[in-house]
Order: sequence, then C-alpha cells, then structure tokens
Amino acid sequence: MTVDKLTLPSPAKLNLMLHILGRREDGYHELQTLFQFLDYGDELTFAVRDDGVIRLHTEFEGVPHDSNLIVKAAKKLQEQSGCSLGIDIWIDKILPMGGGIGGGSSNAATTLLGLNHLWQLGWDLDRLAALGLTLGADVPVFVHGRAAFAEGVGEKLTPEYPEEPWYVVLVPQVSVSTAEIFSDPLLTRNSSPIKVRPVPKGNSRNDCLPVVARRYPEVRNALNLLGNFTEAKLTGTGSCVFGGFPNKAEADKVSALLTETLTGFVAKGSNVSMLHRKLQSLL
Ligand SMILES: C[C@](O)(CO)[C@H](O)COP(=O)(O)OP(=O)(O)OC[C@H]1O[C@@H](n2ccc(N)nc2=O)[C@H](O)[C@@H]1O
Ligand SMILES: Nc1ncnc2c1ncn2[C@@H]1O[C@H](COP(=O)(O)OP(=O)(O)OP(=O)(O)O)[C@@H](O)[C@H]1O
Repeated sequence: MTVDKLTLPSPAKLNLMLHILGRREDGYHELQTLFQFLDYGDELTFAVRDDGVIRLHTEFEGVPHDSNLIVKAAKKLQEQSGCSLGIDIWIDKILPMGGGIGGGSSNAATTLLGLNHLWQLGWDLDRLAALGLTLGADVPVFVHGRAAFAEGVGEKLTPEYPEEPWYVVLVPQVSVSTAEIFSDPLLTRNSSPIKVRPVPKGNSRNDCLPVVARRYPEVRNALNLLGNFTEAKLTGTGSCVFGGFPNKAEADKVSALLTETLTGFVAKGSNVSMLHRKLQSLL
C-alpha cells in the first residue's frame, strides 16, 4: 500500500555528559558526549505532492522558510536522490529554540526519515545520517534513534544503555548561541578522552556549563533551584537544565514547585527515540 500522508514525532535529546577534548583546524570542537532522547517533542505532518515543490506551511519567528532545517533537509534529500516528488509540511512546535535539546536537528532527522518513507527511496540509516551531518552535528544521532556515546563532532556513534529516569527539564527564557559558547576563550578544551565503555561514573560533567552559567544568570538560577532536589545539569550549550528522578510522581512534584516561577516540563528518558518506535509500528 502506498501512503501519501504521515505524521511523525520529533523528540528532544539530552547530553547526559559532554567533554571537550580539543579544537580541530576547521574551528569545530572534538567532543565526547552521551546522548539520550526524551519522550517529548514536536510533531511533523507530511503530505506528498507530485509537482516537486517543497513547502513548509508553518511559520517560524526569526527563521526564513529556506533557512529552516526542515526545508534544507527536504531539498538536499530531493537533490541527492533525484526524486521528482515534492512535499507539504506542517509542524506543531513545542521545543524551545536554542535550548540545547536539539529541536532543529531533530526536525531535520524526522524530515529525512519521513520523506525516505513517503518517497520510497529505500536509503539506509547510515546514508541518511551522512546527509544529516551536513546540516548539523546532532542530526546523525536523531537519524539512528538510539541512545549513544558520540565522538568526533558528534557523528561517531556507539550505542549505550543509560538508565531511563523521569526528567524535570527547566527552560530558562534565553536563547544560547552554540557558536558563541564554543568561541569563548574561557572554555575548557583539554579534557582527557574516556577510553572505556560504558562511561564510568563520575564523568557526568558538561564542560560548557561554567561558561554558560557565567554568561547567563537565568541559567545559573535554574541550576541552583533544581540543584536543591537532585544533580542539576546543562544539556548541550544550554539554555535547558535537567535533573533525573526515579519516577513520574517525584518529577511532577518538583516540577510543580519550580514551574511556579520558571518554565519547564517533565518527560521520560528513552534509549530508543519515539520517532523510531513510531516508524517501527508502520512497517
Ligand atoms: C553542543 C551540541 O549540542 C552537543 O550535542 C552539538 O554538538 C551542537 O550541535 P549543533 O547545534 O547542530 O551545532 P552546529 O549547528 O553544527 O554548530 C554551530 C556552531 O557551534 C560550533 N561548534 C559546534 C559543534 C562542535 N562540535 N564544535 C563547534 O565548535 C561551531 O562554531 C558551529 O558553527
Ligand atoms: N526547524 C527548526 N527548529 C528549530 N530551530 C531551527 C529550525 N530550523 C532552523 N533553526 C535555527 O537553528 C537554531 C538552533 O535551533 P535548535 O532548536 O536546534 O537549538 P538547540 O536546541 O540549541 O540545538 P543543539 O542542541 O543542537 O545546539 C535556531 O535558533 C534557529 O535559528
């Protein structure tokens, strides 16, 4: 049966740890990071068109149509596959932009997987991830959809199986520019590489945290408040801050207290992304 319409989730990610090992000649940083997904995210709806046009119908404040990672992903896949079909796309956007939870990268990955399915291209995940990497360092992990230890700029992935707690995620109302944090002279860039797997306990720090906390009082405040209840961590280059709890009831209780003054949400950690669970159910 051919399908011409599809709605797919686009989950957030967390960086459970993030170490910066050095800077490459092209300016990008060599990292070691542990990615896990959240059962929380945007939802994209795709409808095939036969005239080759690619159109995103939902407007994004501050992001022109052709700069949107959804449109960029669709255009690249169309060009590289030589497909003559087009697509109409709508998104229900709930993930904050510039929050370090990978919304843009996740949207790009959902688009690649959705169009591969609808256009019946038959590309495998490695090929889609390689295309995705040209759109952003975090796209490959969303394409593969498995919690992973990542090296390089985030593209060398080894599956890992961290615990899957319930998280409270706080969303300070500031957008942090990833480029700005990576160019800060005070950033730690010489962490020793971890050579054993799974990542040994005691390595959960995020090397970006001191620089982000110094620049953004809102992030500092969120870390302090959540830190009263559990280990409070920064994801990516922020702004989001998160902490794990053994069950939903405890996470809900802490969230209710903190979201009186801050924005935030509760979501379950997951080692298989909800995008991949949905795609599996379609096969
Ligand atoms: C920090 C992480 O969020 C960890 O998951 C990601 O590595 C960031 O990935 P991203 O948002 O997709 O970032 P990109 O759009 O690829 O890069 C934004 C900018 O951040 C800097 N950048 C990013 C990733 C990296 N490993 N080294 C860098 O120096 C570069 O100046 C780059 O121009
Ligand atoms: N579909 C999209 N969704 C979100 N942002 C987009 C999208 N397309 C382009 N962008 C641009 O990308 C920037 C980064 O967005 P994103 O949501 O990926 O940030 P992030 O959560 O900090 O990501 P990361 O964790 O990968 O650093 C936005 O500020 C916006 O200008």
